[in-house]
Amino acid sequence: MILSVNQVRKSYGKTTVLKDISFEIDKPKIVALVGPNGSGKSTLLSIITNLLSAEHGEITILNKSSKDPTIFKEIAFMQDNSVLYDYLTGYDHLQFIADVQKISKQQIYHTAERIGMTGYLHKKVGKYSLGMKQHLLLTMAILNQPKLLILDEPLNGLDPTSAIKVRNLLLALLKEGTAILLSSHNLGEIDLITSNILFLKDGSIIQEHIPQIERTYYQIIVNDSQKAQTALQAESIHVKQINEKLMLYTNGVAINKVFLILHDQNIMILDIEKKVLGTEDRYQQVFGEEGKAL
Ligand SMILES: Nc1ncnc2c1ncn2[C@@H]1O[C@H](COP(=O)(O)OP(=O)(O)OP(=O)(O)O)[C@@H](O)[C@H]1O
Repeated sequence: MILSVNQVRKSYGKTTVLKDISFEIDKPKIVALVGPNGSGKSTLLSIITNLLSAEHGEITILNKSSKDPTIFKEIAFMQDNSVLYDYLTGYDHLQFIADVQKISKQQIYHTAERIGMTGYLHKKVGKYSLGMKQHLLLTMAILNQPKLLILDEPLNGLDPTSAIKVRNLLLALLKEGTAILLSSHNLGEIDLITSNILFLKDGSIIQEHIPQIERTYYQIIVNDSQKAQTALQAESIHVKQINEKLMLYTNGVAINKVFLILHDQNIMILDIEKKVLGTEDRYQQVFGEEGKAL
């Protein structure tokens, strides 16, 4: 087991931000933690990495307690840029971590090159753009080649080219066996790199594992939707009727079979569209008006 979070609770004053949160990451994968501003994502990530303490609950990382100091060689946490010093260079930041963790100079340059920050590695951080700072924070996090990488908003402030770079890097790390838990508001990017999503709502987790195939559905418009719905349901094909439209969630149903049933019933297909249910659609379903306020 890479990460096990069991019944974690945290309150600030009278407000309980996390209510008995439990989830697991059993093998290398990319898991996204999603929720509106103030839903407790950073609090949860800080508790997992032992920067904050929970009032209740237990966390194990690589089968050891998260409080065990030896696990810090195996995990890394990318926080926001408040941990950077303007008067030091990117290289200084990396060298500091390398000295503490006995990482070679060669590994510093190799990691910086993977993110593409060698061009400004020796410039003072005070002169970095937001995207450059994000690159430095990510380089700092992956310098020790962690088995569990925890990233708070890694895509924040990145232009599309930088976001693609970071996305490809995360996928490469995953291939090398790193499990990644990240928080993000960039739902489009999340769709591209992960199928495991944890929605944080009212202090509780709603877990989703949506393989791409199950996200696919057909929107069919027919000349008699009531008759079509009855005919398809008689063949155990689940459809949802919205006005004159039928929503057909494929889940392994061959669309050809649907065509045959409708044809046998003399039902005419006026329009058919294949759609993919994205994280953004699910976000709206889970958070409703709260989500729209973002
Ligand atoms: N030190 C603190 N003292 C009191 N309340 C806090 C403290 N830190 C966070 N909170 C509150 O806890 C809640 C969760 O905050 P947190 O920063 O974890 O949310 P988040 O989901 O990471 O938000 P965002 O998406 O805006 O980064 C918020 O209501 C916040 O105001």
